[in-house]
Amino acid sequence: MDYFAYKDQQLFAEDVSLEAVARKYGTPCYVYSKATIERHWHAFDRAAGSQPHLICYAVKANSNLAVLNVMAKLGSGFDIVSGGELTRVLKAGGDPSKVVFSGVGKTQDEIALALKHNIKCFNVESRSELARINEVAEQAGKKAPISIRVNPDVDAKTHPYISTGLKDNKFGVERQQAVEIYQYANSLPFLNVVGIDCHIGSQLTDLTPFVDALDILLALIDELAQQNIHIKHLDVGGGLGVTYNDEKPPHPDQYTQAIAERLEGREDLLLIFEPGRAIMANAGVLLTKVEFLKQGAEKNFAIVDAAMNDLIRPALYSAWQNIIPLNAALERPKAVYDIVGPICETGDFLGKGRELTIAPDDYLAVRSAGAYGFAMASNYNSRCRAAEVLIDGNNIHLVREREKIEQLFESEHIPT
Ligand SMILES: Cc1ncc(COP(=O)(O)O)c(C=O)c1O
Ligand SMILES: N[C@@H](CCCC[NH3+])C(=O)O
Repeated sequence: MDYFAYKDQQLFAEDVSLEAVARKYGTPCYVYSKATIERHWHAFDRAAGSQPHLICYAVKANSNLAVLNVMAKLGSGFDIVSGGELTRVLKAGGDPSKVVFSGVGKTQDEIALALKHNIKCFNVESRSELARINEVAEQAGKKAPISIRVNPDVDAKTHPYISTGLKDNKFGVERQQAVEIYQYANSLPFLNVVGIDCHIGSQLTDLTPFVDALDILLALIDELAQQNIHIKHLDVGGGLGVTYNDEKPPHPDQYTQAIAERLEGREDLLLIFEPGRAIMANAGVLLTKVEFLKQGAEKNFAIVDAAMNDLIRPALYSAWQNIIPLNAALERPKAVYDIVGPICETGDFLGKGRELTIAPDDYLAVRSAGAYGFAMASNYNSRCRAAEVLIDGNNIHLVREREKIEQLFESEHIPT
C-alpha cells in the first residue's frame, strides 16, 4: 500500500472494526496500527539505500511502551529528550547504544543516567551543557560521546511554535559560533566529539529547507576536518510533515533519498534520522463518542467525550485533523458542526465547521492522531487520560488502560 493511500473508511492496513474497538474499550480511546507503523518506518529505512544510516524514532511523538517495542523489534534507534523517555525506551526493549539524547535543558541526573546506559550520543545545545556533561562524565569515569546541534537559521515555513531552526529559537548553537564551540568540546577531557546535528522544525512540507540546512552542516563538517575535528555521524533531525488535510509533503522515500544523495563521496559518514510524526501520525486515530448535539444561536455543536486534554493540537496550533463518523452507513440528518469537548474552555474543540451526518451515541474517529496525541494529553479538568489500543493483524491489544479517577490524586497529600 502506498504511504499516503487510505481507502475512504479503511483507516489502517488491518481490517478491524474500529466501532467494535470503541464499544469494547470505551471512548475516548487511541488506536494504533502496527502494520502502518512498520510500513512507515521501513519507508525511511529502505530509501537511505547503501548510505550507512540509523533511524532514531523521536519518542516524544508517541511514547507508549508497546509502540516503542514495535520500533525496538524493527531494530530502530531512538531520539529522546528526557530521563523519562530513556527509561521508557529501556523498558520497551530498546537498545541504548542506538539512543541519541536531544534537548536544551538536560539535568545532571539525566546525563548520569544516559552515561550509565552508554547511549550513542548527546546532542548538545550549548557551551554550558558541554561543561556539564564533561563534569558528570568525569564523575562517572567515562568519556561522553557528543554531537553539537547547529542552528542553521533556515526558515522551516511551519507553525511558529514548532519551528526550531531560526536564529531567535532557543535551540542549538549559532553557525558562526559552531567551530569555536567544537574546539572547546574537543579540549574537554571527558568528551568524545563524534557527530553534528540539526533539527529545524516539525511538519515541514517542502524539501528545500531540509536541503539548505544539510548544505550548511556539510560545509561545517569540512571546516571542522581542517581543524582536525573529524565528524563520524550527521544527524539531520526529524520534521518531515504528513497529510492532515491537503498538504502534500514529500514521501519519506523522496526525502530520505534527497538527503542520502547529497552525501555522495562521504560513504563513511553515518546518517541519522529522527522522524516522529511521519512514522506515527497516520498510524493512529482517536475514537470518541457523540454525547449531545446542541443547536446554538449561530452554530451547531457536536459535544463529544474527547477534549483538548486528550488531543491539544487543534487548540494549541489551530491544527486541522479529519473527523469521520464510524457508522457512516446509517441514515442521519446532514449538518455543519463544531466538534467540541466537555472542557470549560472555548478553545476546547477538535474540529470546526465540519459537515457530518451524525446522531448522539455515534462514534467518530479523529484521524492522524498517532503523533503528539496521547503524548501531549493532560488531566485538565480532572479528566482521566484515554485508553490506548494497538492493532496487530487480527489481534487487538489494550496497551494502556484508561486512567482511573483515584490515580489522579494518589500522590497528593492533605496536610494534617
Ligand atoms: C530534536 C528533535 N528531533 C526530532 C523531532 C521529531 O520531529 P517530527 O515529529 O516532526 O519528525 C523533534 C520534534 O520536532 C525534535 O525536537
Ligand atoms: N507537538 C507538535 C510537534 C512538536 C515537535 C517537537 N519538537 C505538534 O503536535 O505538531
